[in-house]
Amino acid sequence: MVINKRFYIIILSVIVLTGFLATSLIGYFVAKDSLTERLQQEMLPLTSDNIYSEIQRDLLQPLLISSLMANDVFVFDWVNNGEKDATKMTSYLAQIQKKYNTITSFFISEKSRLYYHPTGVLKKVSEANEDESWYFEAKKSHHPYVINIDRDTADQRRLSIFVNYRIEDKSNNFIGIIGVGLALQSVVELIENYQKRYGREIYFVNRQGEVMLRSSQYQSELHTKNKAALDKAFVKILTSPSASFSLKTENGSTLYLNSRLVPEFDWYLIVEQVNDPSSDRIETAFIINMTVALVISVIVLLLAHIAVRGYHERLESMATQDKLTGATSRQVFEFYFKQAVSRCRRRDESLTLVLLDIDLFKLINDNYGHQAGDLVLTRIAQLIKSHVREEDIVCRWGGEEFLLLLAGCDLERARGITEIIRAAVAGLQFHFNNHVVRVTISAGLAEMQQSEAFAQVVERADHHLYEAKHAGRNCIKPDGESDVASGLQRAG
Ligand SMILES: Nc1nc2c(ncn2[C@@H]2O[C@H](COP(=O)(O)OP(=O)(O)OP(=O)(O)O)[C@@H](O)[C@H]2O)c(=O)[nH]1
Repeated sequence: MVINKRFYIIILSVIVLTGFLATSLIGYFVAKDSLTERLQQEMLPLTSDNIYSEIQRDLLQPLLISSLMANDVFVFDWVNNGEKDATKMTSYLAQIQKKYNTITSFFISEKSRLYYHPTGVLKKVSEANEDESWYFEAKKSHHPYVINIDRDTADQRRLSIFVNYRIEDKSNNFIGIIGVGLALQSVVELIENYQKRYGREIYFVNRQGEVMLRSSQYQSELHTKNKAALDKAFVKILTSPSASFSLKTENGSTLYLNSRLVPEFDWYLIVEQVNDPSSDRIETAFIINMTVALVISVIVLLLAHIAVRGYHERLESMATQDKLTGATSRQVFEFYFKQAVSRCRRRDESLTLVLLDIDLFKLINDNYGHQAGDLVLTRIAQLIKSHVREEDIVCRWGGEEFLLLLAGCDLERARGITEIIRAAVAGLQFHFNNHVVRVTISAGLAEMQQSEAFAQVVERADHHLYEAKHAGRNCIKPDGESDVASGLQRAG
């Protein structure tokens, strides 16, 4: 029974904990997967879309200004007149720069190859000079304009975005390149702003994979440490206009990457994020879930344990106690007897069995009903218990029979106790149907002899009980006091 109880609790614990663990783990992985998916499919591409659209918006005005300049009649007339007065062009450019608040404005004439700037004529562009290749690329281009990011000719320290707008006359003859320059700083600020707001790494790489533009918080250490993995990633980035993927960094965290080509710059915009912060929240939620699950499991198991123990104790008492009188049941008496025998043998003590029977009990049932009989049985059981020690066993042996196990008690002492019980029962009064009813008991006593079996001792006590009944009831008969013919038989 004990093993079963333990087994039941263990099985219950395993089921409850496995259940909680399984649901928490499933929840955790589903949340993590959907988060990764959201990050890769939505959040990072959205950031890069936002940045790209802001860049496009920033470029819109300079493009418009450059387009207006490329179509300005003044420019055509001035070139057609042989670029006579350079100050006219330089002050035109200065006016544009001032009016639209650009960092520079310029015109390069195809005929003279002179570079006009608000401050004057800066130089003559030449195909031989690699730094001036932008002019010849724009000249060859099929697009109306080419955007170039370069050092400013007037200020070599500054990286600028140049809108190189092609000028063509009515007959599509190439006249030159005109346009304005913007500070790249506004793009840097954009990156900084996004980086601060979302904690994501944002930078631009050129088609060779070199980092061209980055924020001040760019973690070059992370990129150097994970160079091998990132190099592999860049093969993917540089071969596709947009890509989204993740890679494991050398410290075990996950790096999510999204790339998109910014055709205006011919650069790739990269948005990166190491371990999504929401993933930390999912982990915290998982830990909380598990703690709650553990606490609930412990409470459930504790309650189950209490319930099982109560149930177990009830079953035990049902099996070991007589329901009506609360006396020990007959099934377990022999067990107690054997225990008492070995104890008495160890201590060299006597042990006496007393078989008590209520006299003419049937008449009580017959005259006053079964309930009256039950009451008599219960009262007599209580009375017997109150006259013996705690460790003595009072067993309901049969219908109206009680068997007493008096350990450490010889025949003489047992006789004395039984006599007291007999007298006490005789003194009891019951009131049934306005009648005062008295009951008596008879008893047979047998002291256990050396190497005597349980059945033999009981049989002797039973025999003496029969003698007591035969002697007229309301008396007790112990071993060695047989005053009845030895041929007496127990009637039943
Ligand atoms: N009320 C009640 N009666 C019971 C219970 N168990 C047994 N009995 C009755 O007890 C009676 C015992 O009757 P008998 O064996 O004839 O014995 P008796 O009437 O006591 O006569 P003697 O033993 O010869 O003095 C029977 O009528 C049983 O039905 C019980 O739990 N409650």
